[in-house]
Formats: sequence, structure tokens, C-alpha cells
Amino acid sequence: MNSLVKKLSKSHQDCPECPSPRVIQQFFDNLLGLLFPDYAPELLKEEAQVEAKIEELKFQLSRILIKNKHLHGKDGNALAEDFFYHLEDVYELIKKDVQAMFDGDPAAKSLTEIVRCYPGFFAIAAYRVANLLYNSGVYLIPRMITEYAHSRTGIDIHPGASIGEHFCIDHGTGIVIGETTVIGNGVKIYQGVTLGALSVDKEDADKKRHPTIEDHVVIYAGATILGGNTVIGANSVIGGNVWVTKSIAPNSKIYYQAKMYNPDSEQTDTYIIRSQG
Ligand SMILES: CC(=O)OC[C@H](N)C(=O)O
Repeated sequence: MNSLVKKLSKSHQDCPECPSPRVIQQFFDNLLGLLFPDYAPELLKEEAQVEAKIEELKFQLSRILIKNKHLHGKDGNALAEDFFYHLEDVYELIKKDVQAMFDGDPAAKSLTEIVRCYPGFFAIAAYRVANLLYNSGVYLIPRMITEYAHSRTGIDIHPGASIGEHFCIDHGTGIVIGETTVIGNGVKIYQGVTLGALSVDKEDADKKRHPTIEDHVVIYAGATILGGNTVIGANSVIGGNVWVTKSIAPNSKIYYQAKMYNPDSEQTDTYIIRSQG
């Protein structure tokens, strides 16, 4: 017991001022409530209240970044200023995602429903906020934000992924989008989709390991698309449970056609690839 006390005491002493997950989660929840009143615990009825909330959150973020300089090596105040300077762009992007999720789901009755209920909204909003920080050279805090969304929604989007406008996730549980994934505009994906690496060698850390999904591709539930050189051409449809490790031409439809069990037949399951048109 004495040795455990000693070990724990040393690890507490050695731990830099790590931001706890709870601090980061609170910051993100408050930010989301500022951007989307449907998500806010209390409405900000006056412009002055909005301004005050922005200043409060900017102060919180700069405190976190200043206290944790070892995570980025930069000026925390300048990073926080820069983050809030670009926040309007992120806000506009998330609004387009909300519209895409509304347009993409016949079951959605209102934009409010998307913000209040859809896991895709929460996960994409977390990704967009995290990606803004990630692109300014801060790494651990964005990972904590997207992991918070992962724990809430089951949707795992790496903050380093690059995702275009009007991104739609419906249902979403079990989605994995890797660090070097590139996704174009107007892409729609369903639950259980993996955009992953073909191999997970540590030496490949600086390489593009995850696929590129071009504009207006739809990927149905459970599909797995792997590899940094794999490109899914624009306007393609990837069917449920399909496993793809090679590029697919634009306008393709690829789906897995399961055969019914027939004891008199030798037939096995087949993949079908064909062009739309
Ligand atoms: C999504 C995925 O393939 O993850 C594997 C590994 N974490 C990597 O980034 O390569």
C-alpha cells in the first residue's frame, strides 16, 4: 500500500496541468448551447447576453490553453482569439449539416428535432469544433472533444479528418472515420460505416491511411472502406455491409447481394458492381 501511495503521489506530481475530460466537456456543451439555442440550458434573449457568453467562453478556452501550453507550445490567448474569430465559419458549416440531416431523413419533422435528438448533429458539431482547434496545432483537446461525442453517440470521428459541407449522418452508432479520411460535399453515411486504414503500422503515422470519399456519395449501414489510396468516386452508392479496399469509379453502385439459402444450389453470395445511368 505504501508503495502504491508513493507511485500515485509521484504520478500526480509529474502530471502536467492536464485539462480533465469534464472541463473540456463543459466547455463544448456551453459552446454548443451558445451556437444552437435548441441545445442551450437557458436562452440568451439579449445581444449583450450573447456577447457576454462569447467573452466568457473565450476566457475559459484561453485559460485552458494557457494552463496547458505543453500541449501546443503556443500563445493560448492568441489561439483562443483565433478560434472565436473563425467560429462563425464553423457555425455556418454545422447549420448546413443540420439542413443535410433534415433533408436526408424522411423521418425528421423539423430542424429542432435534428439539434435536440440526432446523434449525428452532436458528433458532427463536435468534429467541426475540434477540427478548428486541430488545424491550429492543438491535438489532445480536440481528441477529448470528439471522444466525448463518441462516448455520447457511438460515432467516432477523428478531428484530423477533412469533411466537406452538407455532411449527413443518419442513426450513426458505430461509425468510425479515421484521421486522414477526406470527405467531399453532400456525403451521407449510415450506422456502422468504417472509413479506416488497411494496415495499422506505427511507421505509417504520417501517411494517408484512410479513404477519400468524393462528393454526393451515399454509404449504407455496415459498409467498410479501407486504405489511403482508396477513392470512392462522386455520386456513387455503397450498399450495406460492402467491404471495399480498391477505388470505385464515379457514378458506381456497389452492393452485396446475399442469396437466400437453397439446399439444391451451390450458389454463394456475390458482389455486384455496375454503373448508374
Ligand atoms: C479508423 C482506423 O482505421 O483506425 C486505425 C488506426 N487508429 C489509424 O488511424 O490508422
